[in-house]
Amino acid sequence: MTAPDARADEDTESAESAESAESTRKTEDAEDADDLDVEEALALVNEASGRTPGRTPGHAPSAHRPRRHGVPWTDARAIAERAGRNGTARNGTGSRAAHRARAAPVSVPLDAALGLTLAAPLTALTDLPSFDTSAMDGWAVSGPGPWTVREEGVLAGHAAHTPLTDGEAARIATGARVPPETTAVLRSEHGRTDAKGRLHAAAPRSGGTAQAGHAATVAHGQDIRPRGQECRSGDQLLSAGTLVTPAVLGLAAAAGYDTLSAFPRPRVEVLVLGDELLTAGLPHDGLIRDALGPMLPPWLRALGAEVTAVRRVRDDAHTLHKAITKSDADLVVTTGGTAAGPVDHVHPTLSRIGAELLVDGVEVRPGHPMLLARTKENQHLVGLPGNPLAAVSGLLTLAEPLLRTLAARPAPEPYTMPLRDAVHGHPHDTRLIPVALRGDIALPLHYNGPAMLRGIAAADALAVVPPGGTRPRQEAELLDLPWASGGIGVCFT
Ligand SMILES: Nc1nc2c(c(=O)[nH]1)N[C@H]1C(S)=C(S)[C@@H](COP(=O)(O)OP(=O)(O)OC[C@H]3O[C@@H](n4cnc5c(N)ncnc54)[C@H](O)[C@@H]3O)O[C@H]1N2
Ligand code: MOO
Repeated sequence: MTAPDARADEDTESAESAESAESTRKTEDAEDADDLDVEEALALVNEASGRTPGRTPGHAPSAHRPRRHGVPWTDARAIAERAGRNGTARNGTGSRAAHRARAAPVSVPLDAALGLTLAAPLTALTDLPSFDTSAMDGWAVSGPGPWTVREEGVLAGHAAHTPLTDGEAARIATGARVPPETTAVLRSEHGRTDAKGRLHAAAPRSGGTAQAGHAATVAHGQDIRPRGQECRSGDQLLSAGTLVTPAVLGLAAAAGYDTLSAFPRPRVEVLVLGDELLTAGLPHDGLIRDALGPMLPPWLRALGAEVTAVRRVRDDAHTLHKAITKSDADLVVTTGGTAAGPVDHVHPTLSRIGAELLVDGVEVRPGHPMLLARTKENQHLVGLPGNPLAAVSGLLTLAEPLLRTLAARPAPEPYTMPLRDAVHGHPHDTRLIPVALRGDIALPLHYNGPAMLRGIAAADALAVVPPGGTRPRQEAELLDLPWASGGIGVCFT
């Protein structure tokens, strides 16, 4: 990671400054070369100098292609999504048994339902409004004016009053139940009382107060919200599958609900691997701060999960085995240890427990060693690479679709935007690049090396850069970051 890390003290503003195309290309080449294995780096150099015999750019004969690992990025996402929906798992006798990965709906009090998905349609339990209601502060009137004003007024929250008689009015507050026989509500700024205490409707002045001597008519039903105006009891207000937002909570409460039938948040346990990680203070003596422990739990919550625990696990096969096998979470997320280093214990441990590897490596940069396994019935494991941006890539590639399906959340609408600058592509793999959105254009950010977080921390989305890269202004698919769409309140609680 020498090339990307060497750039770590550049000014962030340079991410937005217009560097020359040449210097950008060189830097990105350096980052990419660092990211590639030797075969791939050589292929890239050969492609650039046109020395690969018999090869058309973008159409490499398979025999000449470097050895590939893993599945294409879009396939990986589709596999993760399917894994969360339905699947098969080996049962005790080794044969495969169908099971449902998603938990059954539960009844959840309104104050705990934010961010969940409705498991049943929201059907009104009452008419809304449930009685004829005054829409304004003023007078409930019966028949044409002038009116005699009753002494007793009507406030919101009070029970029914005696019916008005023709020519009678009663002071009324917004939201109060109108007395029987009310024909209209006269707004306070549209009425005036004469010397005998009789109420007249008067045309308002420009300032809003009533204008003496300018009589006005009051239309039948004016400023009354009739019972059932918004819905009748039994009307379907929202369909199953709707995400519970603050507005949905409000509607549910108004419609008479105390609890909602919703899919529970999938329970996720995070295992942070690495003996080199510190949880406080400055890096020293080869030790570095753990960046994933603080980042993953809120991000996972934003993706619909309940994080039950974050455990730090020593680089030791036995400890990892114990941590995985004793977890009863729906999803175990590990960080680090996915590659082939001397203390990379994730693969051997999965193999030891007989886990089914659904995705073992993905053709995406950064993050290609990411993996998805079914560890037991109704439990999956997502192995995120230790490099922080590679971990984000794994989170959005594998954990997002899996959690979305487990939580029964609707899939986000895919969308594209033009990328302002050319983005250098990997020869064969998809690249995920942090971008900032500026109006109708996405600005590729620097500091996008696998070990970096500076780009993603300033980003609104990740751009999906296809193999071969993109030209300036070329459209690219964008993956939203949960907080960029203003979803913090919804997603993080
Ligand atoms: N021989 C190979 N070596 C590597 C390969 C490969 O294909 N062959 N792939 C490289 C790539 S790409 C990645 S990404 C990493 C993946 O490594 P691991 O998942 O095994 O992760 P570690 O080795 O444990 O750590 C990698 C790197 O990330 C730092 N790290 C780990 N956890 C954290 C954390 N919680 N917070 C901050 N930083 C963390 C760790 O210190 C290492 O620097 O493997 C490459 N090697
Ligand atoms: O880039 Mo690793 O991509 O550092 O997966």
